[in-house]
Amino acid sequence: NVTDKDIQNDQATTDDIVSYGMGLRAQRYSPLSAINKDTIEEIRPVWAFSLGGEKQRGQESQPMVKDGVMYVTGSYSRVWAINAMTGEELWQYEARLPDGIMPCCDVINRGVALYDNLVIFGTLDAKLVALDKDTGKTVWKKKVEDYKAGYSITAAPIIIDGMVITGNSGGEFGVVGKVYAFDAKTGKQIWVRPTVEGHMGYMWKEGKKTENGISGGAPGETWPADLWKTGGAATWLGGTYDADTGLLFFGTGNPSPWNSHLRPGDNYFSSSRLAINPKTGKIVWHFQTTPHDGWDFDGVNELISFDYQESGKTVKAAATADRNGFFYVLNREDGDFIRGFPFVDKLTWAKGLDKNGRPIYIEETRPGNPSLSDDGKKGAMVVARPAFLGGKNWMPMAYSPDTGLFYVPSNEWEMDIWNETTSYKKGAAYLGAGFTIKSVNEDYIGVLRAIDPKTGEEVWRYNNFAPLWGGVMTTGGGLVWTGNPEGYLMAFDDKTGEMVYKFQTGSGIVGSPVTWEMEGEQYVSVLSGWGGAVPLWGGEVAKRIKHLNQGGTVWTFKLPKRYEQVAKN
Ligand SMILES: O=C(O)c1cc(C(=O)O)c2c(n1)C(=O)C(=O)c1cc(C(=O)O)[nH]c1-2
Ligand SMILES: [Ca+2]
Repeated sequence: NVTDKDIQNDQATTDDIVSYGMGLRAQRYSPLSAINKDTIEEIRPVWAFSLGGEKQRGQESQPMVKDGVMYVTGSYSRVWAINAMTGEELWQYEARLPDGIMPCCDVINRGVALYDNLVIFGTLDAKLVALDKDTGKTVWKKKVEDYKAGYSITAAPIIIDGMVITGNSGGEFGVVGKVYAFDAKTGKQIWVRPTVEGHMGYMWKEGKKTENGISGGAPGETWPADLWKTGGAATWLGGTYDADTGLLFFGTGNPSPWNSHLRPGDNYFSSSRLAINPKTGKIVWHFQTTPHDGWDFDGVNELISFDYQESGKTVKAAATADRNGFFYVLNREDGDFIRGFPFVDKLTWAKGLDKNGRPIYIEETRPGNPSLSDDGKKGAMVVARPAFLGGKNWMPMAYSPDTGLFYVPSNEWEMDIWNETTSYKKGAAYLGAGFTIKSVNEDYIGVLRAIDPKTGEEVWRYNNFAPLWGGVMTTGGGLVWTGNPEGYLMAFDDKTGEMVYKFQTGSGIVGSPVTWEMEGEQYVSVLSGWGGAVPLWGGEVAKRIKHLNQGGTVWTFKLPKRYEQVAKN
Protein backbone atom coordinates (compact mmCIF):
# COMPACT_ATOMS: atom_id res chain seq x y z
CA ASN A 1 0.00 0.00 0.00
CA VAL A 2 1.14 3.55 -0.75
CA THR A 3 1.39 6.05 2.10
CA ASP A 4 1.63 9.84 2.14
CA LYS A 5 5.24 9.40 3.24
CA ASP A 6 6.04 7.19 0.22
CA ILE A 7 4.67 9.92 -2.04
CA GLN A 8 6.44 12.78 -0.23
CA ASN A 9 9.75 10.89 -0.48
CA ASP A 10 9.31 9.66 -4.01
CA GLN A 11 12.15 11.76 -5.42
CA ALA A 12 14.69 10.06 -3.12
CA THR A 13 13.44 6.47 -3.01
CA THR A 14 14.55 4.46 -6.02
CA ASP A 15 12.53 1.27 -5.53
CA ASP A 16 9.18 2.80 -6.46
CA ILE A 17 7.57 5.51 -8.60
CA VAL A 18 4.50 6.74 -6.75
CA SER A 19 3.97 10.28 -8.08
CA TYR A 20 3.51 11.88 -11.47
CA GLY A 21 6.83 13.64 -12.10
CA MET A 22 8.95 11.10 -10.13
CA GLY A 23 8.63 13.31 -7.06
CA LEU A 24 5.91 15.87 -6.37
CA ARG A 25 8.17 18.70 -7.51
CA ALA A 26 8.21 16.87 -10.85
CA GLN A 27 11.93 17.28 -11.49
CA ARG A 28 11.89 13.86 -13.18
CA TYR A 29 15.32 13.08 -11.77
CA SER A 30 16.37 9.72 -10.34
CA PRO A 31 19.66 9.28 -8.49
CA LEU A 32 20.05 5.77 -9.99
CA SER A 33 23.40 5.40 -11.72
CA ALA A 34 23.99 1.74 -12.67
CA ILE A 35 22.87 2.63 -16.18
CA ASN A 36 25.32 5.39 -16.99
CA LYS A 37 27.43 6.82 -19.79
CA ASP A 38 29.76 3.79 -19.67
CA THR A 39 27.21 0.98 -19.34
CA ILE A 40 24.30 2.25 -21.42
CA GLU A 41 25.35 0.55 -24.63
CA GLU A 42 24.69 -2.76 -22.94
CA ILE A 43 21.07 -2.23 -21.89
CA ARG A 44 18.53 -4.65 -23.36
CA PRO A 45 14.76 -4.79 -23.53
CA VAL A 46 13.55 -7.30 -20.94
CA TRP A 47 9.88 -7.23 -21.81
CA ALA A 48 7.34 -5.44 -23.99
CA PHE A 49 3.64 -5.26 -23.18
CA SER A 50 1.02 -4.59 -25.85
CA LEU A 51 -1.89 -2.31 -24.97
CA GLY A 52 -3.78 -4.35 -27.57
CA GLY A 53 -6.77 -3.69 -29.77
CA GLU A 54 -7.25 -1.23 -32.58
CA LYS A 55 -8.25 1.51 -30.15
CA GLN A 56 -4.80 3.05 -30.02
CA ARG A 57 -4.07 6.73 -30.00
CA GLY A 58 -1.44 8.85 -28.24
CA GLN A 59 0.11 6.98 -25.31
CA GLU A 60 1.15 9.85 -23.03
CA SER A 61 1.13 7.88 -19.79
CA GLN A 62 3.91 7.92 -17.21
CA PRO A 63 4.18 4.45 -15.61
CA MET A 64 4.03 4.08 -11.82
CA VAL A 65 5.71 1.23 -9.96
CA LYS A 66 5.05 -0.12 -6.46
CA ASP A 67 5.97 -3.49 -4.92
CA GLY A 68 6.90 -5.02 -8.24
CA VAL A 69 3.72 -3.92 -10.05
CA MET A 70 3.54 -1.33 -12.81
CA TYR A 71 0.39 0.75 -13.40
CA VAL A 72 -0.11 2.45 -16.77
CA THR A 73 -3.00 4.15 -18.52
CA GLY A 74 -3.80 4.06 -22.22
CA SER A 75 -5.92 6.04 -24.67
CA TYR A 76 -9.71 5.79 -24.13
CA SER A 77 -9.34 5.81 -20.32
CA ARG A 78 -7.88 2.35 -19.79
CA VAL A 79 -5.62 1.13 -16.97
CA TRP A 80 -3.35 -1.90 -16.68
CA ALA A 81 -1.51 -3.49 -13.79
CA ILE A 82 1.55 -5.37 -15.04
CA ASN A 83 4.12 -7.56 -13.28
CA ALA A 84 7.14 -5.22 -13.47
CA MET A 85 9.59 -8.12 -13.53
CA THR A 86 8.02 -10.24 -16.26
CA GLY A 87 5.67 -7.95 -18.16
CA GLU A 88 2.66 -10.20 -17.52
CA GLU A 89 -0.76 -8.60 -17.18
CA LEU A 90 -2.32 -8.72 -13.71
CA TRP A 91 -5.54 -6.92 -14.58
CA GLN A 92 -7.05 -4.46 -17.01
CA TYR A 93 -9.77 -1.84 -16.52
CA GLU A 94 -11.68 -0.10 -19.29
CA ALA A 95 -13.95 2.84 -18.49
CA ARG A 96 -17.09 2.61 -20.58
CA LEU A 97 -17.05 6.00 -22.26
CA PRO A 98 -20.20 7.60 -23.64
CA ASP A 99 -20.31 8.53 -27.33
CA GLY A 100 -20.30 12.26 -26.71
CA ILE A 101 -16.88 12.79 -25.10
CA MET A 102 -15.11 15.92 -26.31
CA PRO A 103 -11.36 15.83 -25.80
CA CYS A 104 -9.85 18.65 -27.89
CA CYS A 105 -6.51 17.07 -28.61
CA ASP A 106 -6.73 13.29 -28.90
CA VAL A 107 -8.01 10.57 -26.58
CA ILE A 108 -5.15 10.51 -24.12
CA ASN A 109 -4.37 10.04 -20.45
CA ARG A 110 -1.15 10.91 -18.63
CA GLY A 111 -1.23 8.42 -15.78
CA VAL A 112 -2.62 7.27 -12.44
CA ALA A 113 -2.14 8.32 -8.83
CA LEU A 114 -1.53 5.63 -6.20
CA TYR A 115 -2.81 5.92 -2.63
CA ASP A 116 -3.29 3.28 0.03
CA ASN A 117 -4.73 0.28 -1.86
CA LEU A 118 -6.12 2.48 -4.66
CA VAL A 119 -5.21 3.28 -8.26
CA ILE A 120 -6.90 6.59 -9.10
CA PHE A 121 -7.26 8.17 -12.53
CA GLY A 122 -9.32 10.70 -14.51
CA THR A 123 -11.47 9.79 -17.51
CA LEU A 124 -12.36 11.45 -20.79
CA ASP A 125 -15.94 11.82 -19.56
CA ALA A 126 -14.66 13.91 -16.62
CA LYS A 127 -14.87 11.36 -13.81
CA LEU A 128 -12.37 10.20 -11.22
CA VAL A 129 -12.22 6.45 -10.74
CA ALA A 130 -10.48 4.59 -7.89
CA LEU A 131 -9.63 0.92 -8.48
CA ASP A 132 -8.46 -1.74 -6.06
CA LYS A 133 -4.76 -2.20 -6.80
CA ASP A 134 -4.95 -6.01 -6.54
CA THR A 135 -8.11 -6.70 -8.52
CA GLY A 136 -8.73 -3.66 -10.72
CA LYS A 137 -12.31 -3.51 -9.37
CA THR A 138 -13.94 -0.11 -8.86
CA VAL A 139 -13.85 1.11 -5.24
CA TRP A 140 -15.33 4.56 -5.86
CA LYS A 141 -16.29 6.66 -8.84
CA LYS A 142 -17.00 10.39 -8.83
CA LYS A 143 -18.44 12.64 -11.51
CA VAL A 144 -16.20 15.71 -11.54
CA GLU A 145 -17.91 17.68 -14.34
CA ASP A 146 -20.44 17.38 -17.16
CA TYR A 147 -18.73 15.97 -20.25
CA LYS A 148 -21.65 17.23 -22.36
CA ALA A 149 -20.45 20.78 -21.63
CA GLY A 150 -17.01 19.92 -23.05
CA TYR A 151 -15.26 18.86 -19.85
CA SER A 152 -12.80 15.97 -19.79
CA ILE A 153 -9.80 14.89 -17.71
CA THR A 154 -6.47 13.97 -19.28
CA ALA A 155 -4.12 14.88 -16.40
CA ALA A 156 -2.55 12.44 -13.96
CA PRO A 157 -3.84 13.31 -10.47
CA ILE A 158 -1.44 13.91 -7.56
CA ILE A 159 -1.85 13.07 -3.88
CA ILE A 160 -1.16 15.54 -1.04
CA ASP A 161 -1.91 14.47 2.54
CA GLY A 162 -4.60 12.00 1.61
CA MET A 163 -6.23 14.32 -0.92
CA VAL A 164 -6.38 13.51 -4.62
CA ILE A 165 -5.85 16.72 -6.56
CA THR A 166 -6.56 17.19 -10.24
CA GLY A 167 -7.50 19.67 -12.92
CA ASN A 168 -9.88 19.67 -15.89
CA SER A 169 -9.74 19.99 -19.67
CA GLY A 170 -12.06 21.81 -22.04
CA GLY A 171 -10.55 25.22 -22.78
CA GLU A 172 -11.56 24.88 -26.42
CA PHE A 173 -15.24 24.51 -25.38
CA GLY A 174 -15.64 27.44 -22.97
CA VAL A 175 -15.54 25.42 -19.75
CA VAL A 176 -14.41 26.97 -16.46
CA GLY A 177 -10.96 25.83 -15.34
CA LYS A 178 -10.84 24.46 -11.81
CA VAL A 179 -8.53 22.72 -9.39
CA TYR A 180 -10.25 20.01 -7.32
CA ALA A 181 -9.38 18.23 -4.06
CA PHE A 182 -11.12 15.01 -3.05
CA ASP A 183 -10.63 12.61 -0.16
CA ALA A 184 -8.46 9.95 -1.82
CA LYS A 185 -10.00 7.07 0.13
CA THR A 186 -13.66 7.94 -0.36
CA GLY A 187 -13.87 10.31 -3.33
CA LYS A 188 -15.70 12.90 -1.19
CA GLN A 189 -15.08 16.45 -2.34
CA ILE A 190 -12.96 18.70 -0.06
CA TRP A 191 -12.58 21.92 -2.06
CA VAL A 192 -12.77 23.31 -5.57
CA ARG A 193 -10.95 26.39 -6.82
CA PRO A 194 -12.03 27.99 -10.13
CA THR A 195 -9.21 29.52 -12.15
CA VAL A 196 -11.30 32.19 -13.90
CA GLU A 197 -11.66 35.49 -12.08
CA GLY A 198 -15.05 36.09 -10.54
CA HIS A 199 -16.07 32.49 -9.88
CA MET A 200 -16.78 31.36 -6.32
CA GLY A 201 -14.64 28.67 -4.72
CA TYR A 202 -16.23 26.05 -2.45
CA MET A 203 -15.22 23.93 0.49
CA TRP A 204 -17.03 20.92 1.95
CA LYS A 205 -17.21 20.60 5.71
CA GLU A 206 -18.86 17.49 7.10
CA GLY A 207 -20.55 17.03 3.75
CA LYS A 208 -21.81 20.63 3.64
CA LYS A 209 -20.87 22.86 0.73
CA THR A 210 -19.74 26.31 1.88
CA GLU A 211 -18.48 29.33 -0.03
CA ASN A 212 -14.72 29.71 0.03
CA GLY A 213 -14.07 33.10 -1.55
CA ILE A 214 -14.19 34.42 -5.12
CA SER A 215 -11.14 33.69 -7.30
CA GLY A 216 -9.39 37.01 -7.89
CA GLY A 217 -11.46 40.18 -8.07
CA ALA A 218 -15.10 40.77 -8.82
CA PRO A 219 -16.62 39.16 -11.91
CA GLY A 220 -15.74 41.11 -15.01
CA GLU A 221 -12.78 43.05 -13.64
CA THR A 222 -10.34 41.62 -16.15
CA TRP A 223 -13.07 40.29 -18.47
CA PRO A 224 -15.81 42.16 -20.30
CA ALA A 225 -19.53 41.47 -19.94
CA ASP A 226 -20.39 37.82 -19.38
CA LEU A 227 -17.34 36.27 -21.01
CA TRP A 228 -15.82 35.26 -17.66
CA LYS A 229 -18.69 32.80 -17.24
CA THR A 230 -17.23 30.61 -20.01
CA GLY A 231 -13.64 31.80 -19.67
CA GLY A 232 -11.63 28.60 -20.13
CA ALA A 233 -8.26 28.63 -18.30
CA ALA A 234 -8.49 24.85 -17.99
CA THR A 235 -6.04 23.18 -15.62
CA TRP A 236 -5.59 20.32 -18.03
CA LEU A 237 -2.03 19.28 -17.23
CA GLY A 238 -2.51 18.79 -13.49
CA GLY A 239 -0.16 20.23 -10.90
CA THR A 240 3.06 19.93 -8.95
CA TYR A 241 3.65 20.35 -5.22
CA ASP A 242 6.52 21.73 -3.17
CA ALA A 243 6.59 20.48 0.44
CA ASP A 244 9.14 23.15 1.37
CA THR A 245 6.70 26.03 0.79
CA GLY A 246 3.58 23.88 1.18
CA LEU A 247 2.27 25.14 -2.16
CA LEU A 248 0.50 23.46 -5.03
CA PHE A 249 1.37 24.84 -8.46
CA PHE A 250 -1.05 24.67 -11.38
CA GLY A 251 -0.72 26.10 -14.87
CA THR A 252 -3.86 27.39 -16.54
CA GLY A 253 -4.73 27.16 -20.22
CA ASN A 254 -6.03 29.51 -22.87
CA PRO A 255 -8.87 31.92 -22.22
CA SER A 256 -12.01 31.06 -24.20
CA PRO A 257 -12.59 31.89 -26.97
CA TRP A 258 -9.24 32.27 -28.76
CA ASN A 259 -10.45 35.46 -30.48
CA SER A 260 -9.00 37.99 -28.05
CA HIS A 261 -10.91 40.99 -29.44
CA LEU A 262 -14.06 39.63 -27.80
CA ARG A 263 -12.51 39.85 -24.33
CA PRO A 264 -10.47 43.05 -23.76
CA GLY A 265 -8.51 42.86 -20.48
CA ASP A 266 -5.93 40.56 -18.94
CA ASN A 267 -8.49 37.75 -18.48
CA TYR A 268 -7.35 36.41 -15.11
CA PHE A 269 -6.23 33.72 -14.45
CA SER A 270 -5.87 32.32 -17.96
CA SER A 271 -2.40 31.42 -19.32
CA SER A 272 -0.95 31.73 -15.80
CA ARG A 273 0.75 29.85 -13.00
CA LEU A 274 -1.19 29.68 -9.74
CA ALA A 275 0.13 28.80 -6.29
CA ILE A 276 -2.64 27.29 -4.17
CA ASN A 277 -2.63 26.40 -0.49
CA PRO A 278 -3.81 22.77 -0.49
CA LYS A 279 -5.17 23.08 3.05
CA THR A 280 -7.51 25.95 2.25
CA GLY A 281 -7.96 25.78 -1.53
CA LYS A 282 -7.06 29.49 -1.79
CA ILE A 283 -4.87 31.15 -4.38
CA VAL A 284 -1.65 32.40 -2.72
CA TRP A 285 -0.10 34.05 -5.76
CA HIS A 286 -0.45 34.16 -9.53
CA PHE A 287 1.90 34.87 -12.39
CA GLN A 288 0.38 35.42 -15.81
CA THR A 289 2.68 34.54 -18.72
CA THR A 290 0.40 35.72 -21.54
CA PRO A 291 -2.12 38.35 -20.39
CA HIS A 292 -4.93 38.72 -22.95
CA ASP A 293 -3.73 35.65 -24.84
CA GLY A 294 -4.65 35.87 -28.52
CA TRP A 295 -2.64 32.94 -29.90
CA ASP A 296 -3.73 29.95 -27.76
CA PHE A 297 -0.44 30.16 -25.92
CA ASP A 298 -2.33 28.34 -23.17
CA GLY A 299 0.27 28.58 -20.38
CA VAL A 300 -0.54 25.33 -18.72
CA ASN A 301 3.05 24.13 -18.56
CA GLU A 302 4.43 22.51 -15.42
CA LEU A 303 6.16 24.64 -12.77
CA ILE A 304 9.15 22.78 -11.31
CA SER A 305 10.57 23.77 -7.92
CA PHE A 306 14.35 23.82 -7.53
CA ASP A 307 16.94 25.59 -5.36
CA TYR A 308 20.08 27.30 -6.55
CA GLN A 309 22.90 29.26 -4.99
CA GLU A 310 23.53 32.91 -5.77
CA SER A 311 25.91 35.24 -3.91
CA GLY A 312 26.14 32.68 -1.11
CA LYS A 313 22.38 32.47 -0.68
CA THR A 314 19.87 29.74 -1.52
CA VAL A 315 17.20 30.92 -3.94
CA LYS A 316 13.90 29.07 -3.66
CA ALA A 317 12.99 29.12 -7.29
CA ALA A 318 10.64 27.41 -9.71
CA ALA A 319 10.96 27.23 -13.48
CA THR A 320 8.55 26.81 -16.34
CA ALA A 321 8.96 26.71 -20.12
CA ASP A 322 5.82 28.30 -21.52
CA ARG A 323 4.02 27.51 -24.73
CA ASN A 324 4.56 31.18 -25.64
CA GLY A 325 8.31 30.50 -26.10
CA PHE A 326 9.64 32.16 -22.92
CA PHE A 327 11.35 30.29 -20.08
CA TYR A 328 10.59 31.81 -16.66
CA VAL A 329 12.36 31.55 -13.32
CA LEU A 330 10.10 32.65 -10.44
CA ASN A 331 10.48 32.97 -6.70
CA ARG A 332 8.26 30.08 -5.64
CA GLU A 333 7.42 31.62 -2.27
CA ASP A 334 5.67 34.68 -3.66
CA GLY A 335 5.59 34.29 -7.45
CA ASP A 336 7.96 37.21 -8.06
CA PHE A 337 9.61 37.23 -11.45
CA ILE A 338 13.35 36.55 -11.20
CA ARG A 339 14.22 36.30 -14.87
CA GLY A 340 12.93 35.09 -18.22
CA PHE A 341 14.28 34.53 -21.71
CA PRO A 342 13.16 32.99 -25.00
CA PHE A 343 14.01 29.30 -25.31
CA VAL A 344 13.04 28.90 -28.96
CA ASP A 345 15.03 30.38 -31.85
CA LYS A 346 12.67 33.17 -32.75
CA LEU A 347 9.57 34.80 -31.31
CA THR A 348 7.50 37.17 -33.39
CA TRP A 349 4.75 38.19 -30.99
CA ALA A 350 6.74 39.92 -28.22
CA LYS A 351 9.93 41.98 -28.11
CA GLY A 352 10.84 40.61 -24.71
CA LEU A 353 9.69 40.74 -21.09
CA ASP A 354 9.53 43.83 -18.90
CA LYS A 355 10.97 43.93 -15.38
CA ASN A 356 7.89 42.19 -13.98
CA GLY A 357 7.98 39.48 -16.61
CA ARG A 358 5.07 40.83 -18.61
CA PRO A 359 5.50 40.39 -22.37
CA ILE A 360 6.17 43.49 -24.46
CA TYR A 361 3.73 42.80 -27.30
CA ILE A 362 4.28 43.44 -30.97
CA GLU A 363 0.65 44.27 -31.69
CA GLU A 364 0.93 43.62 -35.43
CA THR A 365 1.28 39.92 -34.72
CA ARG A 366 -2.00 39.74 -32.84
CA PRO A 367 -4.55 38.23 -35.24
CA GLY A 368 -6.90 40.96 -36.49
CA ASN A 369 -10.35 41.85 -35.29
CA PRO A 370 -13.10 40.32 -37.44
CA SER A 371 -15.48 43.18 -36.67
CA LEU A 372 -13.01 45.59 -38.33
CA SER A 373 -12.73 43.50 -41.52
CA ASP A 374 -14.60 44.12 -44.77
CA ASP A 375 -17.03 41.26 -44.33
CA GLY A 376 -17.17 41.58 -40.54
CA LYS A 377 -16.50 37.85 -40.26
CA LYS A 378 -12.84 37.10 -40.73
CA GLY A 379 -10.07 39.26 -39.27
CA ALA A 380 -6.66 39.91 -40.80
CA MET A 381 -4.39 36.88 -40.84
CA VAL A 382 -0.96 37.12 -39.23
CA VAL A 383 2.07 34.87 -39.11
CA ALA A 384 3.07 34.17 -35.51
CA ARG A 385 5.91 32.20 -34.05
CA PRO A 386 5.85 29.95 -32.11
CA ALA A 387 2.75 28.21 -33.43
CA PHE A 388 -0.13 27.62 -31.02
CA LEU A 389 1.10 24.10 -30.28
CA GLY A 390 3.85 25.96 -28.54
CA GLY A 391 7.55 26.40 -28.02
CA LYS A 392 6.75 23.58 -25.63
CA ASN A 393 3.43 21.81 -25.16
CA TRP A 394 2.31 19.34 -22.47
CA MET A 395 5.44 17.16 -22.56
CA PRO A 396 7.26 17.54 -19.28
CA MET A 397 10.82 18.83 -19.07
CA ALA A 398 13.27 17.52 -16.45
CA TYR A 399 15.83 19.06 -14.08
CA SER A 400 19.11 17.56 -12.99
CA PRO A 401 20.49 18.69 -9.63
CA ASP A 402 23.84 17.24 -10.80
CA THR A 403 24.21 19.68 -13.70
CA GLY A 404 21.84 22.43 -12.55
CA LEU A 405 20.29 22.36 -16.03
CA PHE A 406 16.75 21.97 -17.32
CA TYR A 407 16.24 19.66 -20.29
CA VAL A 408 13.40 21.05 -22.37
CA PRO A 409 11.56 19.24 -25.18
CA SER A 410 10.71 22.10 -27.55
CA ASN A 411 9.58 22.76 -31.12
CA GLU A 412 10.35 25.30 -33.84
CA TRP A 413 7.32 26.19 -35.91
CA GLU A 414 5.06 29.05 -36.88
CA MET A 415 1.41 29.50 -37.84
CA ASP A 416 -0.94 31.45 -40.00
CA ILE A 417 -3.71 32.50 -37.62
CA TRP A 418 -6.85 34.59 -38.04
CA ASN A 419 -9.89 35.36 -35.92
CA GLU A 420 -13.50 34.68 -36.75
CA THR A 421 -16.73 35.64 -35.11
CA THR A 422 -18.09 33.16 -32.59
CA SER A 423 -20.49 32.80 -29.70
CA TYR A 424 -20.74 30.32 -26.86
CA LYS A 425 -22.88 27.24 -27.32
CA LYS A 426 -22.81 24.49 -24.71
CA GLY A 427 -20.78 21.53 -25.89
CA ALA A 428 -19.53 23.15 -29.11
CA ALA A 429 -16.04 24.29 -30.06
CA TYR A 430 -15.55 27.91 -28.95
CA LEU A 431 -12.48 29.20 -30.73
CA GLY A 432 -13.32 32.06 -33.05
CA ALA A 433 -10.06 31.39 -34.84
CA GLY A 434 -8.59 29.44 -37.73
CA PHE A 435 -4.98 28.42 -38.22
CA THR A 436 -2.37 26.43 -40.11
CA ILE A 437 0.88 25.30 -38.57
CA LYS A 438 4.03 25.31 -40.70
CA SER A 439 7.56 24.23 -40.04
CA VAL A 440 10.34 26.79 -40.35
CA ASN A 441 13.31 24.51 -41.01
CA GLU A 442 13.66 21.84 -43.68
CA ASP A 443 15.40 19.29 -41.54
CA TYR A 444 13.98 19.60 -38.03
CA ILE A 445 11.09 20.81 -35.86
CA GLY A 446 11.87 19.28 -32.46
CA VAL A 447 14.76 20.54 -30.34
CA LEU A 448 15.80 18.99 -27.03
CA ARG A 449 17.56 21.80 -25.19
CA ALA A 450 19.79 21.87 -22.12
CA ILE A 451 19.10 25.25 -20.54
CA ASP A 452 20.92 26.99 -17.70
CA PRO A 453 18.17 28.62 -15.58
CA LYS A 454 20.66 31.11 -14.09
CA THR A 455 21.79 32.57 -17.41
CA GLY A 456 19.37 31.47 -20.11
CA GLU A 457 22.27 29.89 -21.96
CA GLU A 458 21.45 26.96 -24.25
CA VAL A 459 24.25 24.61 -23.18
CA TRP A 460 23.50 22.03 -25.87
CA ARG A 461 20.75 21.07 -28.27
CA TYR A 462 19.62 18.05 -30.25
CA ASN A 463 17.53 18.68 -33.38
CA ASN A 464 14.82 16.16 -34.32
CA PHE A 465 12.97 15.90 -37.65
CA ALA A 466 9.48 15.42 -36.16
CA PRO A 467 8.10 17.60 -33.34
CA LEU A 468 9.19 16.34 -29.92
CA TRP A 469 6.10 15.30 -27.94
CA GLY A 470 7.43 13.03 -25.16
CA GLY A 471 8.52 13.68 -21.59
CA VAL A 472 12.13 13.89 -20.39
CA MET A 473 13.95 12.20 -17.49
CA THR A 474 17.41 12.76 -15.97
CA THR A 475 19.43 10.31 -13.87
CA GLY A 476 22.39 10.13 -11.53
CA GLY A 477 24.04 8.11 -14.31
CA GLY A 478 24.55 11.41 -16.15
CA LEU A 479 21.87 10.63 -18.72
CA VAL A 480 18.96 12.55 -20.22
CA TRP A 481 16.21 10.32 -21.60
CA THR A 482 13.38 11.05 -24.01
CA GLY A 483 11.66 9.59 -27.04
CA ASN A 484 10.67 10.86 -30.48
CA PRO A 485 7.71 10.38 -32.83
CA GLU A 486 10.00 8.41 -35.15
CA GLY A 487 9.93 5.71 -32.47
CA TYR A 488 13.31 6.00 -30.79
CA LEU A 489 13.90 5.92 -27.08
CA MET A 490 17.04 8.06 -26.79
CA ALA A 491 19.59 8.83 -24.07
CA PHE A 492 21.99 11.77 -24.11
CA ASP A 493 25.07 12.72 -22.12
CA ASP A 494 23.69 15.35 -19.70
CA LYS A 495 26.78 17.58 -20.07
CA THR A 496 27.59 17.37 -23.77
CA GLY A 497 24.32 16.38 -25.45
CA GLU A 498 25.99 13.48 -27.24
CA MET A 499 23.41 10.80 -28.05
CA VAL A 500 24.73 7.70 -26.33
CA TYR A 501 21.84 5.31 -26.97
CA LYS A 502 18.81 4.81 -29.15
CA PHE A 503 16.31 2.01 -29.53
CA GLN A 504 13.45 1.68 -32.02
CA THR A 505 10.18 0.96 -30.19
CA GLY A 506 7.98 0.46 -33.24
CA SER A 507 5.71 3.50 -32.87
CA GLY A 508 6.19 7.12 -31.88
CA ILE A 509 7.02 7.96 -28.27
CA VAL A 510 4.83 10.59 -26.63
CA GLY A 511 5.06 9.11 -23.13
CA SER A 512 7.38 9.96 -20.25
CA PRO A 513 10.24 7.56 -19.39
CA VAL A 514 10.79 6.38 -15.80
CA THR A 515 13.46 4.43 -13.96
CA TRP A 516 13.41 2.37 -10.76
CA GLU A 517 15.28 -0.38 -8.97
CA MET A 518 14.12 -3.94 -8.32
CA GLU A 519 16.20 -6.62 -6.58
CA GLY A 520 19.32 -4.52 -7.00
CA GLU A 521 18.91 -3.86 -10.71
CA GLN A 522 17.99 -0.61 -12.48
CA TYR A 523 15.07 -0.67 -14.92
CA VAL A 524 13.90 1.91 -17.47
CA SER A 525 10.37 1.94 -18.93
CA VAL A 526 8.57 4.02 -21.52
CA LEU A 527 5.31 3.84 -23.46
CA SER A 528 5.39 3.86 -27.25
CA GLY A 529 2.31 4.89 -29.24
CA TRP A 530 2.12 7.87 -31.59
CA GLY A 531 -0.65 10.43 -31.21
CA GLY A 532 -1.59 13.53 -29.25
CA ALA A 533 -2.36 16.92 -30.76
CA VAL A 534 0.17 17.02 -33.60
CA PRO A 535 -1.43 14.54 -36.03
CA LEU A 536 -4.81 16.23 -35.40
CA TRP A 537 -3.90 19.91 -35.42
CA GLY A 538 -0.45 20.01 -36.98
CA GLY A 539 -1.52 21.39 -40.40
CA GLU A 540 1.36 21.19 -42.86
CA VAL A 541 3.54 19.65 -40.18
CA ALA A 542 1.08 16.76 -39.78
CA LYS A 543 1.31 16.11 -43.53
CA ARG A 544 5.07 15.99 -43.31
CA ILE A 545 4.99 13.19 -40.74
CA LYS A 546 1.97 11.29 -42.06
CA HIS A 547 4.06 8.13 -42.40
CA LEU A 548 4.37 7.64 -38.63
CA ASN A 549 2.39 4.64 -37.36
CA GLN A 550 0.22 4.29 -34.28
CA GLY A 551 0.81 1.64 -31.66
CA GLY A 552 0.62 0.93 -27.96
CA THR A 553 3.43 -0.85 -26.16
CA VAL A 554 5.17 -0.56 -22.80
CA TRP A 555 8.92 -1.22 -23.20
CA THR A 556 11.19 -2.11 -20.27
CA PHE A 557 15.00 -2.21 -20.29
CA LYS A 558 17.84 -3.17 -18.00
CA LEU A 559 21.49 -4.17 -18.01
CA PRO A 560 22.50 -7.82 -18.22
CA LYS A 561 23.33 -8.93 -14.66
CA ARG A 562 27.10 -9.06 -15.09
CA TYR A 563 27.25 -5.35 -16.07
CA GLU A 564 25.41 -4.38 -12.95
CA GLN A 565 28.30 -5.98 -11.03
CA VAL A 566 30.93 -4.13 -13.08
CA ALA A 567 29.13 -0.84 -12.47
CA LYS A 568 29.13 -1.42 -8.74
CA ASN A 569 32.86 -2.27 -8.45
O1 LIG B 1 -7.49 23.99 -23.11
C1 LIG B 1 -7.62 22.78 -22.82
O2 LIG B 1 -8.47 22.35 -22.02
C2 LIG B 1 -6.66 21.82 -23.44
C3 LIG B 1 -6.61 20.48 -23.04
C4 LIG B 1 -5.66 19.62 -23.61
C5 LIG B 1 -5.66 18.21 -23.07
O3 LIG B 1 -6.46 17.95 -22.13
O4 LIG B 1 -4.94 17.33 -23.49
C6 LIG B 1 -4.78 20.13 -24.61
C7 LIG B 1 -4.92 21.51 -24.94
N1 LIG B 1 -5.84 22.30 -24.37
C8 LIG B 1 -4.09 22.14 -25.92
O5 LIG B 1 -4.27 23.34 -26.20
C9 LIG B 1 -3.07 21.39 -26.57
O6 LIG B 1 -2.32 21.92 -27.39
C10 LIG B 1 -2.92 20.02 -26.22
C11 LIG B 1 -2.03 19.07 -26.70
C12 LIG B 1 -2.35 17.92 -26.05
C13 LIG B 1 -1.72 16.59 -26.20
O7 LIG B 1 -1.90 15.79 -25.28
O8 LIG B 1 -1.04 16.34 -27.22
N2 LIG B 1 -3.38 18.13 -25.20
C14 LIG B 1 -3.76 19.42 -25.28
CA1 LIG C 1 -6.04 24.65 -25.06
